[in-house]
Amino acid sequence: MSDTSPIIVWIRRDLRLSDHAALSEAAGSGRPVIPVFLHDEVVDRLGAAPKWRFGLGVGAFAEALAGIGARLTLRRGTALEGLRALVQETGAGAVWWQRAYDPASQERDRAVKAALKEDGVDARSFAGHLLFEPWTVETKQGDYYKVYTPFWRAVKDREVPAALPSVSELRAPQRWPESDALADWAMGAAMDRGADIVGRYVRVGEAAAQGRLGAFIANGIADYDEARDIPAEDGTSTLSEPLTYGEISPRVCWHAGMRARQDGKPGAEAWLKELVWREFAYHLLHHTPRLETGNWRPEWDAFPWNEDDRRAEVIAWTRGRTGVDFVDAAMREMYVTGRMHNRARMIVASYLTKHLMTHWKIGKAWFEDCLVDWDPASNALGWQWSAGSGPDATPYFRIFNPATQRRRFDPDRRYVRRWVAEGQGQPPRTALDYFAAVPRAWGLSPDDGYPAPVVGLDAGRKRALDAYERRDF
Ligand SMILES: Cc1cc2nc3c(=O)[nH]c(=O)nc-3n(C[C@H](O)[C@H](O)[C@H](O)COP(=O)(O)OP(=O)(O)OC[C@H]3O[C@@H](n4cnc5c(N)ncnc54)[C@H](O)[C@@H]3O)c2cc1C
Repeated sequence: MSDTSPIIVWIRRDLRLSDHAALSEAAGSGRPVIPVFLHDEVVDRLGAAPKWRFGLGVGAFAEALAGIGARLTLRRGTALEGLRALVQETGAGAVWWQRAYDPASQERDRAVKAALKEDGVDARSFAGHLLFEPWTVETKQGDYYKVYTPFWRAVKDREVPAALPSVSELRAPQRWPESDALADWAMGAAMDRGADIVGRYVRVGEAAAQGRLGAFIANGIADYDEARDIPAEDGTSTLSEPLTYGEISPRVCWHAGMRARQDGKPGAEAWLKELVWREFAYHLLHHTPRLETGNWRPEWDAFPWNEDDRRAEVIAWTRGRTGVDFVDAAMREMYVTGRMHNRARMIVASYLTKHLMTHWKIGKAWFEDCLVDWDPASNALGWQWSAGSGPDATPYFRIFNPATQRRRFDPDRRYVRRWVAEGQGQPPRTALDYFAAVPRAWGLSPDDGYPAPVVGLDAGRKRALDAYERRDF
């Protein structure tokens, strides 16, 4: 006799109805489907902005499910306890989910799968957060890739299956399980005054993500090659935010990029390559979980990084008060919007790890707290790449000069003026938003004078190079 028990679909970073393998397969089974989101040990550890933004995404996804007559059940507690309780309450015979690839999620998922199987539950994981499962891309020697370009060559012509259609119906269980109220979780509690401000800049949910992709393919991708380096331009897709919560799948993005390439849009190949940087980051994190926690090149453990995050220079960096206008504009952009332009991320990361000789882990942790597009793999790789301690990294002696970078990539100061209020008679709202978003305890006002540089650009560069030359590895 075929199994008619409900299937629990455990929703995580896959807040979408389209191209969702676990939901599609559950819908097609004809069995009742109970979508569940758990505020579990992994969600609990998220930084302030990503946790808040995740909460908005969960709310939007619950509405999307309601739109097809289903419900999202919310529970708080450890994943295994939460799922076991739901299996008991609903008589579910299966718990399905889409895979995650960061070490904390993988550890949780392995334990959950083993325990549920032991209980006799059909515990199953599906692909969907990546284009290529990290273990399926191998060098000729059977090793993982440590350098991006050969990784790109290995995957660029692979067949990527078409995206799955949107799920339009789920069979309801006889009785829906009790659910927590999302508001009671207060996922934005650590955002302080920032939530109201950042809330103006985020775009939440699957429909918004698809709209964003459509607009980028129609109007942005053709010029992507040139425009993507200019932080004042709207020259990139900004899809990192919905991608990290799975409001859109990488497969949908990939096929849209491929079609644009076939249509002869010049920037399409460069954009596809960026999607593959995301894959590469997960490939590395999967094979070398230390990417998140320690120097990927262990010899860097001997480098005299400064590890004190209470130093005045580091506090100035986090608060956008270093006196280096490009760096400060970028740090404020992140505080206000929850995002930072990629060129700016590279500059502030270089400045912190080189001019301020501060350990990349401190910068990584600040980003983890502030970015609404925080992604465990891309953030870790971005920091180690910038610091020189990572795979395929920029060499430590290549030190971005933020002043030269500003002249090159923000020649008319549009970006700096957008974010740095001091010294402007009538600062734009964006620049003033910063002062409305930061904690009052920081005591900042747009009427303050703009600070002198915390370290001279030449002096900081020399200090970093001297330390690098004195290293004994
Ligand atoms: C120090 C540092 C920290 C970073 N932290 C994050 C992070 O937490 N989350 C995050 O998503 N990206 C991170 N990045 C990578 C990159 O800056 C962002 O992915 C990019 O700015 C997102 O903007 P977009 O969506 O408009 O990208 P687009 O230029 O439109 O690119 C399309 C997609 O490709 C992927 N992508 C682009 N560049 C990279 C890259 N360098 N590495 C990995 N994937 C990439 C993203 O998924 C992006 O959405 C970091 C980079 C650095 C240098």
